[in-house]
Amino acid sequence: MAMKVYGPAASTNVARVLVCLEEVGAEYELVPVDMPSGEHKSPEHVARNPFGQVPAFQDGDLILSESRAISKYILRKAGSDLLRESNLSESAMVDVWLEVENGHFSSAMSPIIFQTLIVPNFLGGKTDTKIVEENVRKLKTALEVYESRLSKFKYLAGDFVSLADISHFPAAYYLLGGPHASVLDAYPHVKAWIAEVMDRPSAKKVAELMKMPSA
Ligand SMILES: N[C@@H](CCC(=O)N[C@@H](CSO)C(=O)NCC(=O)O)C(=O)O
Repeated sequence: MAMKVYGPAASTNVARVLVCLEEVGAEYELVPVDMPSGEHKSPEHVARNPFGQVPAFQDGDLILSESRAISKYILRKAGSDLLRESNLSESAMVDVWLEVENGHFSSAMSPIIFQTLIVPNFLGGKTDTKIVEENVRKLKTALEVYESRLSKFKYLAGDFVSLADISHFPAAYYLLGGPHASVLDAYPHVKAWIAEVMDRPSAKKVAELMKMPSA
Protein backbone atom coordinates (compact mmCIF):
# COMPACT_ATOMS: atom_id res chain seq x y z
CA MET A 1 0.00 0.00 0.00
CA ALA A 2 1.38 3.44 -0.89
CA MET A 3 2.64 5.76 1.81
CA LYS A 4 0.26 8.63 2.62
CA VAL A 5 1.15 12.23 3.44
CA TYR A 6 -1.61 14.34 4.99
CA GLY A 7 -1.50 18.09 4.42
CA PRO A 8 -1.16 20.80 1.76
CA ALA A 9 2.04 20.76 -0.30
CA ALA A 10 2.34 24.52 0.23
CA SER A 11 3.06 23.92 3.92
CA THR A 12 6.83 23.98 4.48
CA ASN A 13 6.76 20.95 6.75
CA VAL A 14 4.61 18.93 4.32
CA ALA A 15 6.92 19.96 1.46
CA ARG A 16 9.94 18.68 3.44
CA VAL A 17 8.40 15.18 3.50
CA LEU A 18 7.42 15.35 -0.18
CA VAL A 19 10.91 16.30 -1.31
CA CYS A 20 12.32 13.26 0.51
CA LEU A 21 9.73 10.97 -1.11
CA GLU A 22 10.69 12.40 -4.49
CA GLU A 23 14.40 11.98 -3.72
CA VAL A 24 13.95 8.22 -3.26
CA GLY A 25 11.34 7.88 -6.01
CA ALA A 26 8.78 6.36 -3.62
CA GLU A 27 5.11 5.86 -4.49
CA TYR A 28 2.95 8.05 -2.27
CA GLU A 29 -0.48 9.64 -1.99
CA LEU A 30 -0.85 13.28 -0.95
CA VAL A 31 -4.07 13.52 1.07
CA PRO A 32 -5.48 17.07 1.29
CA VAL A 33 -6.27 18.57 4.70
CA ASP A 34 -8.54 21.61 4.57
CA MET A 35 -6.86 23.85 7.13
CA PRO A 36 -9.05 26.97 6.60
CA SER A 37 -11.99 24.82 7.77
CA GLY A 38 -9.91 23.51 10.69
CA GLU A 39 -9.78 19.93 9.43
CA HIS A 40 -6.27 19.62 10.95
CA LYS A 41 -7.93 19.93 14.38
CA SER A 42 -10.47 17.18 13.65
CA PRO A 43 -10.34 14.01 15.81
CA GLU A 44 -9.37 11.99 12.71
CA HIS A 45 -6.36 14.19 12.03
CA VAL A 46 -5.36 14.62 15.69
CA ALA A 47 -5.26 10.83 15.84
CA ARG A 48 -2.52 11.09 13.18
CA ASN A 49 -0.78 14.20 14.58
CA PRO A 50 -1.32 14.82 18.33
CA PHE A 51 -0.63 18.56 17.90
CA GLY A 52 -3.29 18.91 15.21
CA GLN A 53 -0.68 20.01 12.70
CA VAL A 54 0.43 19.02 9.20
CA PRO A 55 2.10 16.87 8.01
CA ALA A 56 0.92 13.54 9.27
CA PHE A 57 2.18 10.38 7.58
CA GLN A 58 0.99 6.77 7.28
CA ASP A 59 2.83 3.70 6.00
CA GLY A 60 0.70 0.63 6.64
CA ASP A 61 -0.15 0.70 10.35
CA LEU A 62 2.74 3.06 11.13
CA ILE A 63 1.51 6.63 11.77
CA LEU A 64 4.11 9.38 12.10
CA SER A 65 4.22 13.14 12.60
CA GLU A 66 7.10 15.69 12.79
CA SER A 67 8.42 16.31 9.29
CA ARG A 68 12.12 15.69 9.99
CA ALA A 69 11.40 12.36 11.72
CA ILE A 70 9.13 11.36 8.81
CA SER A 71 11.87 12.40 6.38
CA LYS A 72 14.44 10.19 8.14
CA TYR A 73 12.02 7.26 8.10
CA ILE A 74 11.47 7.63 4.34
CA LEU A 75 15.20 7.91 3.61
CA ARG A 76 16.12 5.02 5.95
CA LYS A 77 13.42 2.78 4.47
CA ALA A 78 14.85 3.45 1.01
CA GLY A 79 18.43 2.95 2.18
CA SER A 80 19.23 6.46 0.97
CA ASP A 81 22.76 7.76 1.43
CA LEU A 82 21.32 11.20 2.31
CA LEU A 83 21.56 10.22 6.00
CA ARG A 84 25.21 9.00 5.73
CA GLU A 85 24.39 6.28 8.27
CA SER A 86 27.24 4.03 7.18
CA ASN A 87 29.62 6.62 8.70
CA LEU A 88 29.14 7.58 12.35
CA SER A 89 30.75 11.02 12.21
CA GLU A 90 29.16 11.97 8.88
CA SER A 91 25.69 10.97 10.12
CA ALA A 92 26.32 12.99 13.29
CA MET A 93 27.14 16.03 11.18
CA VAL A 94 23.91 15.50 9.24
CA ASP A 95 22.03 15.57 12.55
CA VAL A 96 23.85 18.73 13.68
CA TRP A 97 22.97 20.68 10.56
CA LEU A 98 19.42 19.31 10.46
CA GLU A 99 18.99 20.74 13.96
CA VAL A 100 20.55 24.01 12.75
CA GLU A 101 18.09 24.11 9.85
CA ASN A 102 15.20 23.65 12.29
CA GLY A 103 16.38 25.96 15.08
CA HIS A 104 18.18 28.73 13.21
CA PHE A 105 17.02 28.84 9.58
CA SER A 106 13.43 27.61 9.45
CA SER A 107 12.65 29.04 12.88
CA ALA A 108 13.53 32.49 11.48
CA MET A 109 11.87 31.86 8.12
CA SER A 110 8.53 30.58 9.48
CA PRO A 111 7.47 33.90 11.09
CA ILE A 112 8.67 35.76 7.98
CA ILE A 113 6.58 33.49 5.72
CA PHE A 114 3.59 33.75 8.05
CA GLN A 115 3.71 37.54 8.32
CA THR A 116 4.55 38.36 4.69
CA LEU A 117 2.50 35.66 2.93
CA ILE A 118 -0.16 34.03 5.12
CA VAL A 119 -1.40 37.02 7.12
CA PRO A 120 -2.03 39.40 4.18
CA ASN A 121 -3.11 36.79 1.61
CA PHE A 122 -5.02 34.22 3.63
CA LEU A 123 -5.98 35.89 6.90
CA GLY A 124 -6.81 39.32 5.48
CA GLY A 125 -4.53 40.85 8.08
CA LYS A 126 -1.60 43.27 8.11
CA THR A 127 2.05 42.17 8.11
CA ASP A 128 3.68 42.86 11.50
CA THR A 129 6.90 44.46 10.25
CA LYS A 130 8.49 44.33 13.72
CA ILE A 131 8.25 40.53 13.73
CA VAL A 132 9.58 40.41 10.17
CA GLU A 133 12.56 42.69 10.94
CA GLU A 134 13.42 40.75 14.10
CA ASN A 135 13.44 37.46 12.18
CA VAL A 136 15.34 38.83 9.19
CA ARG A 137 18.05 39.78 11.71
CA LYS A 138 17.92 36.23 13.12
CA LEU A 139 18.12 34.84 9.57
CA LYS A 140 21.16 36.97 8.75
CA THR A 141 22.92 35.78 11.92
CA ALA A 142 22.33 32.20 10.76
CA LEU A 143 23.49 32.98 7.21
CA GLU A 144 26.78 34.39 8.53
CA VAL A 145 27.48 30.95 10.03
CA TYR A 146 26.32 29.19 6.85
CA GLU A 147 28.55 31.39 4.69
CA SER A 148 31.60 30.52 6.77
CA ARG A 149 30.72 26.80 6.79
CA LEU A 150 30.03 26.68 3.03
CA SER A 151 33.29 28.45 2.24
CA LYS A 152 35.02 25.37 3.71
CA PHE A 153 32.68 22.54 2.68
CA LYS A 154 30.61 21.95 -0.45
CA TYR A 155 27.54 21.12 1.67
CA LEU A 156 26.50 21.80 5.25
CA ALA A 157 27.37 18.42 6.79
CA GLY A 158 30.55 18.01 4.73
CA ASP A 159 31.63 17.38 1.15
CA PHE A 160 28.53 15.29 0.53
CA VAL A 161 24.92 16.30 0.02
CA SER A 162 22.60 15.16 2.80
CA LEU A 163 19.16 15.58 4.35
CA ALA A 164 20.58 18.62 6.14
CA ASP A 165 20.79 20.43 2.78
CA ILE A 166 17.52 19.07 1.36
CA SER A 167 15.62 20.01 4.52
CA HIS A 168 16.23 23.69 3.69
CA PHE A 169 14.25 23.46 0.44
CA PRO A 170 10.80 24.47 1.75
CA ALA A 171 11.86 27.65 3.56
CA ALA A 172 14.37 28.48 0.79
CA TYR A 173 11.52 28.22 -1.75
CA TYR A 174 9.63 30.95 0.09
CA LEU A 175 12.75 33.03 0.75
CA LEU A 176 13.61 33.10 -2.96
CA GLY A 177 9.98 33.78 -3.90
CA GLY A 178 9.41 36.42 -1.26
CA PRO A 179 10.39 40.04 -0.49
CA HIS A 180 13.68 39.13 1.21
CA ALA A 181 15.44 37.10 -1.49
CA SER A 182 18.11 39.83 -1.76
CA VAL A 183 19.29 38.97 1.75
CA LEU A 184 21.26 36.18 0.05
CA ASP A 185 23.33 38.62 -2.03
CA ALA A 186 25.59 39.23 0.98
CA TYR A 187 26.30 35.49 1.27
CA PRO A 188 27.63 34.19 -2.09
CA HIS A 189 28.41 30.64 -0.92
CA VAL A 190 24.95 30.32 0.63
CA LYS A 191 23.30 31.73 -2.50
CA ALA A 192 25.11 29.20 -4.72
CA TRP A 193 24.36 26.33 -2.33
CA ILE A 194 20.64 27.18 -2.18
CA ALA A 195 20.53 27.39 -5.99
CA GLU A 196 21.98 23.87 -6.16
CA VAL A 197 19.41 22.54 -3.70
CA MET A 198 16.58 24.21 -5.65
CA ASP A 199 17.93 22.70 -8.89
CA ARG A 200 17.44 19.12 -7.74
CA PRO A 201 14.70 17.27 -9.66
CA SER A 202 12.95 16.50 -6.34
CA ALA A 203 12.89 20.20 -5.43
CA LYS A 204 11.58 21.21 -8.85
CA LYS A 205 8.80 18.60 -8.65
CA VAL A 206 7.68 19.69 -5.19
CA ALA A 207 7.93 23.38 -6.12
CA GLU A 208 5.30 22.64 -8.79
CA LEU A 209 3.07 20.89 -6.25
CA MET A 210 3.44 23.87 -3.86
CA LYS A 211 2.12 26.23 -6.54
CA MET A 212 -1.08 24.27 -7.15
CA PRO A 213 -4.24 26.04 -5.94
CA SER A 214 -5.29 23.19 -3.65
CA ALA A 215 -1.85 23.32 -2.12
N1 LIG B 1 7.45 20.37 13.97
C1 LIG B 1 6.38 20.14 13.05
C2 LIG B 1 5.75 21.47 12.68
C3 LIG B 1 4.47 21.31 11.89
C4 LIG B 1 3.80 22.63 11.67
O1 LIG B 1 4.14 23.66 12.29
N2 LIG B 1 2.78 22.63 10.78
C5 LIG B 1 2.02 23.84 10.50
C6 LIG B 1 1.89 24.10 9.00
S1 LIG B 1 3.40 24.01 8.19
O2 LIG B 1 4.23 25.19 8.77
C7 LIG B 1 0.65 23.68 11.07
O3 LIG B 1 0.06 22.61 11.01
N3 LIG B 1 0.11 24.80 11.60
C8 LIG B 1 -1.25 24.79 12.09
C9 LIG B 1 -1.29 24.75 13.60
O4 LIG B 1 -0.19 24.71 14.20
O5 LIG B 1 -2.40 24.77 14.15
C10 LIG B 1 6.92 19.41 11.80
O6 LIG B 1 8.11 19.53 11.51
O7 LIG B 1 6.14 18.68 11.15
